[in-house]
Amino acid sequence: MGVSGCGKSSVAALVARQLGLPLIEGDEFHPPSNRERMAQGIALTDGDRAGWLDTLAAELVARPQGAVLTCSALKASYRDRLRAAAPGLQFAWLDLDPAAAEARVAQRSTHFFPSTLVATQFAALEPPLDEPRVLRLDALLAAEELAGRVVQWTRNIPASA
Ligand SMILES: Nc1ncnc2c1ncn2[C@@H]1O[C@H](COP(=O)(O)OP(=O)(O)OP(=O)(O)O)[C@@H](O)[C@H]1O
Ligand SMILES: O=C(O)[C@H](O)[C@@H](O)[C@H](O)[C@H](O)CO
Repeated sequence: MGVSGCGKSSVAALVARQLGLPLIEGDEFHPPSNRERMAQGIALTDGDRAGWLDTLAAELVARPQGAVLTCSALKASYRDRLRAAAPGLQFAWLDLDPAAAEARVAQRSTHFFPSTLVATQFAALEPPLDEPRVLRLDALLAAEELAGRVVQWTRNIPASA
């Protein structure tokens, strides 16, 4: 989880491969209307994200053996929606500063998400502090290092944590 550009896709691909789990790319499940809004520079609202989160929840339910999901999951209520579908869900939070996020997104010329929206991601972000099963990571570290930390954490976390 984390804002646009924090490295969700890059790190999750490595984690999924190392854990031998399916990868669910959250962005692929946005309805066209959401993608159009973002491409036009309009930030998504809670209402825009509600159906998308329901879809992602269903994707998790469909994989009881586990999966690696990339999802911005910016607000506590969004994370609670996903946890309700997948009890025990773990969140790796790629914590990145606004300037670095904007620089990364601006460099991606082919992506639908414009860098002008990065500030709105930080406005929406409710950091997952004091929530269960959360690993905070410095997203400036190398993707391989981040993936290694996630894999180690997810293998060691007790089921009851
Ligand atoms: N740890 C990293 N160090 C340096 N650059 C990175 C790192 N992780 C990702 N990047 C680069 O930053 C950009 C965004 O990465 P990525 O697409 O993985 O982020 P994301 O969180 O999935 O973004 P979005 O939600 O907008 O799709 C890419 O150009 C990627 O190569
Ligand atoms: O909740 C959101 O606002 C969205 O999921 C965004 O995070 C983008 O889809 C993603 O970052 C693509 O760049």
